[in-house]
Amino acid sequence: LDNGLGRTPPMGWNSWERFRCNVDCDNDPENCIGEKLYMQMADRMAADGYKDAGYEYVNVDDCWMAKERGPDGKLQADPKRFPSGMKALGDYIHSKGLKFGIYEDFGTQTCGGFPGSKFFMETDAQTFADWGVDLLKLDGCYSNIEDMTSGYPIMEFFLNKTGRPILYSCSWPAYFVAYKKIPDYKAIAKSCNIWRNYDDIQDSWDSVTEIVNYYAKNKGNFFEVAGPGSFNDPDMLIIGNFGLSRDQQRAQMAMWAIMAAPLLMSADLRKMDPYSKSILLNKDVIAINQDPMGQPGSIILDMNQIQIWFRPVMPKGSAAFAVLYTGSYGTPEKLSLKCETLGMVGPGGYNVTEVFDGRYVGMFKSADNINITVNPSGVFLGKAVYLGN
Ligand SMILES: OC[C@@H]1[C@H](O)[C@H](O)[C@@H](O)CN1C(=S)Nc1ccc(F)cc1
Repeated sequence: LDNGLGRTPPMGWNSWERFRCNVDCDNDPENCIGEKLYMQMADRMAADGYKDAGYEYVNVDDCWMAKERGPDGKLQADPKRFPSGMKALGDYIHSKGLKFGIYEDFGTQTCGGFPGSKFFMETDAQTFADWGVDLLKLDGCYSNIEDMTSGYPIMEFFLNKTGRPILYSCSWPAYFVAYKKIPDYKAIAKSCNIWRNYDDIQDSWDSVTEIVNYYAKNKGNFFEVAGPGSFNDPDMLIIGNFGLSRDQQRAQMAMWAIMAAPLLMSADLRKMDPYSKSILLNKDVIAINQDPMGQPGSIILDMNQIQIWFRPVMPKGSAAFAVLYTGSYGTPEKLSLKCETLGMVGPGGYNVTEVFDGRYVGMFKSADNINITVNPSGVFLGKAVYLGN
């Protein structure tokens, strides 16, 4: 969507994967969906280096609303859990130099059963603008997918009409895919800044590999339509939660960098393991994700359980490449790969560095072999700076 936003994949935090629809603030006040949670996450992002690293959106997800709309038909926050109201929450988030994201659903209800936007899209768009919202995630539960083809662009029209720049996150294609239909990615990229293509991420390595394998297929060529202002969204980062090993956390960060995916953390920033935090704050991996060309990577070799992905990045002719080993045959794989197999096909040489450890590997020509060791359910993420220009 050409609205000046999302020129690189958005970065920030979203409550859903880690905090879900926990509305029990009486018995679980520290973890329930309420203003305190988002204010504390905003505090952490500003104080612990996340904002400095580029993470700027604080996104409320499902279950923030009161069960009913107000008498004026306007959406209202649950008065017990968000006593100050959403405008005050937005103001607080803005006071930390961060951006405020919110969630609604295109249908009659949100997936969590709260009021949907159907028949209220103009009102809701204006309400969000009045609250100072900077991002809207529009989900697709309880709706007819036929209505989405016109409906998602209509909401984009109403958001634009408010005059407030609001990054538009669409779940539109994920619902087409769920109903075994091929989405019109050109139309989606025209109306949305980011779009969810596939099922929700869960807190497991299986979920991460299922999503990566889906993106490897790239059915309907959704990578081809992506670029500055329009990115594929493989869902949130689960780094820092319960389900991934150290190597698996590196692997998700590497693959989201190669795929030019939004970097939306969904972990408890109040209790971050230092290793997880070091992955999320790794500036070299973030630089790959935020590359100004905004060209998503793609899989260039798929041999059983070893996937090789390649993403062109600056400086001109350079690349990031990932060797992903999804197997669990307990010992590291030692590979000797021809550099041209890794996409390094330029006549000039390349300086190769392993990104996570910042280890310089050497200078290589395309006909050279490079020795790479990759751990089970792990990744080797390389940066190849082209020397040929
Ligand atoms: O309720 C909201 C929740 C999150 O926003 C996800 O990111 C969205 O993709 C949708 N969503 C959920 S749980 N969706 C959903 C997932 C499985 C299902 F059987 C029915 C609905």
